[in-house]
Amino acid sequence: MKITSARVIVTCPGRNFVTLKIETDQGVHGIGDATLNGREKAVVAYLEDHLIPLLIGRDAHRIEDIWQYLYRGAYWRRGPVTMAAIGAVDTALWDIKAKAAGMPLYQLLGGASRDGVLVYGHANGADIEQTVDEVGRYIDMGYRAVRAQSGIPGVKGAYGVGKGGMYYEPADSTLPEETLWDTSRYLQTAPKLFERLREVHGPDIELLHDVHHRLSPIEAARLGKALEPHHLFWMEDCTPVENQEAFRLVRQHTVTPLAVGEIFNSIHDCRELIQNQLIDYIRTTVVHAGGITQLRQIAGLAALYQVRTGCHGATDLSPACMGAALHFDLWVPNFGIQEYMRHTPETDAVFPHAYTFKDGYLHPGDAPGTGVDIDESLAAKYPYEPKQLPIARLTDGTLWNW
Ligand SMILES: O=C(O)[C@@H](O)[C@@H](O)[C@H](O)[C@H](O)CO
Ligand SMILES: [Mg+2]
Repeated sequence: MKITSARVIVTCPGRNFVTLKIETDQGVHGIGDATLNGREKAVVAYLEDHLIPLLIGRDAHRIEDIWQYLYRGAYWRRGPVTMAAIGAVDTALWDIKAKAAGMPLYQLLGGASRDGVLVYGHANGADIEQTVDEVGRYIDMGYRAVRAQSGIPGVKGAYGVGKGGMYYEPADSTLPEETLWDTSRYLQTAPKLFERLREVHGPDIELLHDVHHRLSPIEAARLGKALEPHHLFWMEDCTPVENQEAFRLVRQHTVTPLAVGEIFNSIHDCRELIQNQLIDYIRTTVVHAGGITQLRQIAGLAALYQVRTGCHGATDLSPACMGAALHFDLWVPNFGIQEYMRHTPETDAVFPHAYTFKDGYLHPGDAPGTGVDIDESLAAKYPYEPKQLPIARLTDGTLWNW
């Protein structure tokens, strides 16, 4: 089955998405997400200028060989732009292979290991009480796991707090919005939030929290200890991950489970944390980690150390990524949880999909392939809009980790 064409579709139904569509001489096509939030055009150029010319005429069935060809062939390995581009090609090829086989992708991967994919939603509020109410709203919608982020007194634009409504979109201005960060106030607020959440919602709901890379290792250890009585499902990205030894320090002090890896793009980024058992959940996802082909290897490595998967699923990853991730999640033996921030109705319309939510679980559906497509004429109605992620500064103006 020969690849006859491949093209990149950029659309902004509320936020930017980059999608690769690959077509074959047998009339079967596949799509893959290539979105890198705030740096979308870099991946577009990588695909259009450097990868697509290499794909035309190749056998679409040779997924592994094409992956190696694009990865090794670049000479310049890894990095978010390269791996998002490879991830899009890989996802589109798995979509094609599964469609050609007449099977949902999870069947090709080895079949379902569970009945549904446990997901967590995002609840946030301007203060603790509003966040507590929001978590209640998610519980009412059927969620069994909820991430909770609350505004912090005196902190403008605290991470994870939306500007109203269900859809939290941090990349919403042409130039990066300047937000404030105050570690001391955050460390006072976060444990109180979870204490209150347990008081109001009881012990059964799974609660998660994202620190978003903002604490030093010893501060992260302190927060992990303070959160222990409230038994979180996980504490995410508690300190920047460039220095992976830092997680040893955190680990020595707390039994709060740790999740890391949404910004990783290769198995090599994950290796030390997994092999040294410094984390409990690995967050790499389909688009940013080079597609299903590499994600399978990461999960295999993680399984040896009882590390479970917890794929990134923020709204900057398109439904094409979510669909592929759900097939992976339904199959992967060491599944933990899947992040699920709902897309807006406009985005859902651009990407018709077979996945469905019920009682706290998503199911990828049984349509052949990933079950996600792109409506190109609708996509064309939403042209690209330059948007960047915010930055954070400390109260004295020092640039911090957003
Ligand atoms: O866990 C998460 O979902 C976040 O860390 C993301 O929302 C992250 O901020 C965005 O993906 C950045 O584009
Ligand atoms: Mg995160």
